[in-house]
Amino acid sequence: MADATPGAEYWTALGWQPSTEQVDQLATLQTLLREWNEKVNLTRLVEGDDYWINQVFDSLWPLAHELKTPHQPRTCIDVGTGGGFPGLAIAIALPGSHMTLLDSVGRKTAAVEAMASRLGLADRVAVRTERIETTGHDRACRGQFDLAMARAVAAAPVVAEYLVPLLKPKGEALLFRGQWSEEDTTEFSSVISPLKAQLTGVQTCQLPAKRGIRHLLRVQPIGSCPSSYPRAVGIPSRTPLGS
Ligand SMILES: C[S@@+](CC[C@H](N)C(=O)[O-])C[C@H]1O[C@@H](n2cnc3c(N)ncnc32)[C@H](O)[C@@H]1O
Repeated sequence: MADATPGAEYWTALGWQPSTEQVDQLATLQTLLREWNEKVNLTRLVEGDDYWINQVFDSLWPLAHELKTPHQPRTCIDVGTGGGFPGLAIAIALPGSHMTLLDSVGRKTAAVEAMASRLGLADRVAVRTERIETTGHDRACRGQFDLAMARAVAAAPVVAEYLVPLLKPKGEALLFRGQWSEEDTTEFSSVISPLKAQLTGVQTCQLPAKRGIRHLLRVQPIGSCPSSYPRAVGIPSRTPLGS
């Protein structure tokens, strides 16, 4: 059984009015996560506010702009999706989107693929089991996405190297961060210049119920990302840009 779904004030805080079907899908996702968590260690954030705030709200607040045009066709990729966040929540909230969920751990992608199928999303959710450093050089993915995103995967310069090569010329990388400072902004802006990309915005959100501050970095290409990026598997995290 899923918990009670959140009240109207929750959706108002998010600035999004989901359909009944979308609320049902999010509640079903919670049930599926519980089931899969017994077989695969996906996430500990499954119950009550841990789920509705730290998973669902935290996945969707950065998409406030996109949630206004949910049926617009968009190609999206969630890199290091783990148990399916933010990607599955966004696939539910943006019915016009095609979402690729990527993780290098096969047990996780198998669970995420099964959950997407049970949610009726199989026709617009693709799953890849791969290191992103490899995906970034695959012609089927390089330069193909309107939105490339990652939450809790690596330090910001590492994530930028993972995401920028995947973007269309007018695409956008969404880097979900916890703490972030003005000093970080200055440093990060110069660190990503070799990728031919620029930081176009930093947004801040206080999660409901005082569950902490979150930041979102928006990064856009200013030219064609050099073919040397992403560097070989393991190099971006061992020797992050700017180190
Ligand atoms: C801490 S989990 C975060 C999962 C999810 N994004 C979330 O916020 O709950 C990080 C995930 O990123 C994946 N990951 C890390 N580096 C990766 C890489 N280079 N390529 C593919 N997946 C990677 C890990 O396997 C792991 O599942």
